[in-house]
Amino acid sequence: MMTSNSLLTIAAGPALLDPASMRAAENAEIGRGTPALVLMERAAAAAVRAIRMFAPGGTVLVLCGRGNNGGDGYGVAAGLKVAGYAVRVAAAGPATSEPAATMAARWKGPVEPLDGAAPAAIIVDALFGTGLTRPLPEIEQAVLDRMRGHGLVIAIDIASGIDAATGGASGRPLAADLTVAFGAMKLGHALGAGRALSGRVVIADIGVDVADARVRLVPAPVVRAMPAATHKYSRGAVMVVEGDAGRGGAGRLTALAALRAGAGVVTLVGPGNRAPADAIMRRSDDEGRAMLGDARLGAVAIGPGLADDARGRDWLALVLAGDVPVVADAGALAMLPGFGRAPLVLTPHEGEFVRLFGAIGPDRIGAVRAAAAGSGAVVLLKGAETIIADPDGRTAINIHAAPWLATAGSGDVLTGIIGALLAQGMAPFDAARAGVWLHGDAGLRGGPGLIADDIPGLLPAVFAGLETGR
Ligand SMILES: NC(=O)C1=CN([C@@H]2O[C@H](COP(=O)(O)OP(=O)(O)OC[C@H]3O[C@@H](n4cnc5c(N)ncnc54)[C@H](OP(=O)(O)O)[C@@H]3O)[C@@H](O)[C@H]2O)[C@@H](O)CC1
Ligand SMILES: [K+]
Repeated sequence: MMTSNSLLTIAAGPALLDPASMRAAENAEIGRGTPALVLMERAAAAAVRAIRMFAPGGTVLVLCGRGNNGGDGYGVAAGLKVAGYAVRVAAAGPATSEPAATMAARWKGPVEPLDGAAPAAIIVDALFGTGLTRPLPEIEQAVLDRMRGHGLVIAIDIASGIDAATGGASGRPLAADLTVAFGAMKLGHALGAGRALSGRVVIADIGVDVADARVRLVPAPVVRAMPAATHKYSRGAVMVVEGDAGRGGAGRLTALAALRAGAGVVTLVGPGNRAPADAIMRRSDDEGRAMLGDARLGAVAIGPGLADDARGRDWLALVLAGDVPVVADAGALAMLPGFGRAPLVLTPHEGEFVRLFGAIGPDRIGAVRAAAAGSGAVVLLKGAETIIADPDGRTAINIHAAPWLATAGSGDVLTGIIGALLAQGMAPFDAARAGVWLHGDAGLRGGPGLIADDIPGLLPAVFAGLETGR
């Protein structure tokens, strides 16, 4: 493999916690001597700062639950009042935890019952946070329904009714315009219904250490300034094993995407007769096999258009037994013989994943992690939220994407992008994460009407939009 000459670098990304890990992190901080009340005060102060930036001034109704989320709510009410807002509080009942009761006692204004509370210009939803354990009760649901469409909605930690572990909605949560998440984003902000219902998410640092988080959001990659002495092989050489004649379109898309994603040299190997660009070389299967021994080869992309026949199986066995990194998709996934030595990225959609690894079940993240640990490959499960897991347990979720990426050939393009990044020496987990982010960004730029053939052409604009680092 070539040493890293990658155009991009990618950070670990923001932590995504489930409620249990969040509670553990919070308890660790309490164990280090920070009282729970202090954490709640920090949370409330951070929410007040965020609200003042987002909605400077106006009438406010704070809906407080009985747990700690409600405790944050009382703190927000008091803080906004000091800042000059006209604040009302409506509560589900007396606070049940000590810090929440202390916060409630600091609110000197009246407390209205939830039923009957009239909306305000700014509605602060502090009914339930990460402690939601069952469906929304009727009275809470009714007040949320009454608020809908009447004001700017600020969710405290997470919109009430969203399961912070899964993003699933119980009942009808009130969609937030802004969510102030404490300590870290929760999985529920990124997954399922929770993603849209969270609106814009601001992460408030309340002094809880989440550095150990194993699940993270895919961040935007950063472009490295390329050394002036760059030559084409140092920018990465990708071999795309094409499908049979007549099914070559998919491989051509993969090759074009690899070239646009920054590979210096792209070779299409197979029986086809047309390269998608003059810059792409074309070689026979025999010539391709000889190339596998060339130390300059950085990655192999295999699968798009590949038929389940002797040629396909031979190619797959050959590249998996080598030590050049491989990205395998589509046809390659249907006939994977097992896992060889080559560093490997697998990019299944749901159907391919199920055929390879078995049923997914409700814990999608767990399923992808188990697949990666069991196979030794980086596994990237494509979907509205793409989940990427490394065999070592690191897991990432990409939500930087657009629905119009669900179009024929889009996966072939992703394969090419990841191939290019692998060829530049990026580690498989990083290549997969950066690749899916770039692909998603191209989709967002393309908008409705996007077809897969457009995506490679959008990549220069995607790169131009990235921050430049060292
Ligand atoms: N993490 C951090 O560092 C910090 C977190 N902070 C804040 O704490 C929040 C978590 O607080 P929390 O654990 O008290 O839970 P919360 O969401 O208020 O629920 C209240 C209680 O209601 C109950 N209950 C559940 N579902 C129900 C239902 N459908 N209908 C009726 N009842 C239901 C359930 O009790 P149960 O009856 O199940 O025993 C639950 O305990 C978090 O989101 C953040 O805002 C910050 O203050 C400080 C730093
Ligand atoms: K809430």
